[in-house]
Amino acid sequence: MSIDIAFTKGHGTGNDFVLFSDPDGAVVLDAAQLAALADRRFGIGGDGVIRAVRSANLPEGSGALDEDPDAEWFMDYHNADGSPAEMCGNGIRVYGAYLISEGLLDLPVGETVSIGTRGGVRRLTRTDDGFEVDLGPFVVAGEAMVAARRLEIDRPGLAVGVGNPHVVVALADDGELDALDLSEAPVVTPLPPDGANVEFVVPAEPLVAAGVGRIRMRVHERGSGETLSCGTGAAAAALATRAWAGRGAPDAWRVRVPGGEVGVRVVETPDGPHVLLSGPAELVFDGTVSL
Ligand SMILES: N[C@@H](CCC[C@H](N)C(=O)O)C(=O)O
Repeated sequence: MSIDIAFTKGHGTGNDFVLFSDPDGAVVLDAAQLAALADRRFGIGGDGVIRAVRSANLPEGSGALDEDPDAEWFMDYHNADGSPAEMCGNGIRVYGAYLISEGLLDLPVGETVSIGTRGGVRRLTRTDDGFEVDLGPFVVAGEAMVAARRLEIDRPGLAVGVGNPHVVVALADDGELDALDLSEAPVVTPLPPDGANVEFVVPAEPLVAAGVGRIRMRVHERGSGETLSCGTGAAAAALATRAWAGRGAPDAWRVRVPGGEVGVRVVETPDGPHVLLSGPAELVFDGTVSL
């Protein structure tokens, strides 16, 4: 039996998603069906698939509601290969735009909503030119060696957790970053138990201008391959560079990715430092697909 799904295609700095609405949690797709939606040749195409479901209507949602009873909506995120992920920083902004356009959420500019994710509840604020999401507390700790195609020698990477796992590698210059071949996954040793998204970064010259740190980044995403942008990856890359820069490093960062630019900032909160990510969210077209 086939099912028809009404979808919207959206992106945040070129990190693109297939979004569909299933408030009651009635449409549970398996990994092969999710991968078929994300397939760029045989499906709609996307780096990930996002199902809009009420937290009350999926098993993982009860934890979100325990954490924050206002987290009515859950971002059910899967990578392009159909694997679930804890969080998606670009995806949650596009998700906010999608909920608003579907009439499922009323969020005037300047207001904030709680969204359930597998990585915990995230607070999403609508801004004049997009959204800012509080990615919460972060962990910058742990080393690994990273090998990638066209990187002559293996490089040390720094593990960063922002709800999902990342390993960040500093490269020498733009030439080295541009030459990388990320058509195959970088090899991370030791690989964190849940795998890793891998970011390669190069500082701008100068690194800090007007109090804002600036870096360029390319990313290979767990479950999706090389993408034009990764929001949690941009946050991880800024946090790693901030740690490498040491005392006096800025709290505000601009991260250039192949698909555009996002903002990252670190703020003190009553439960310790949090990292926030800001950027655009675009909805591109709607359609219906039969699975
Ligand atoms: N592109 C996302 C991250 C998506 C999940 C990631 N591939 C993972 O498996 O952790 C972002 O913008 O953060």
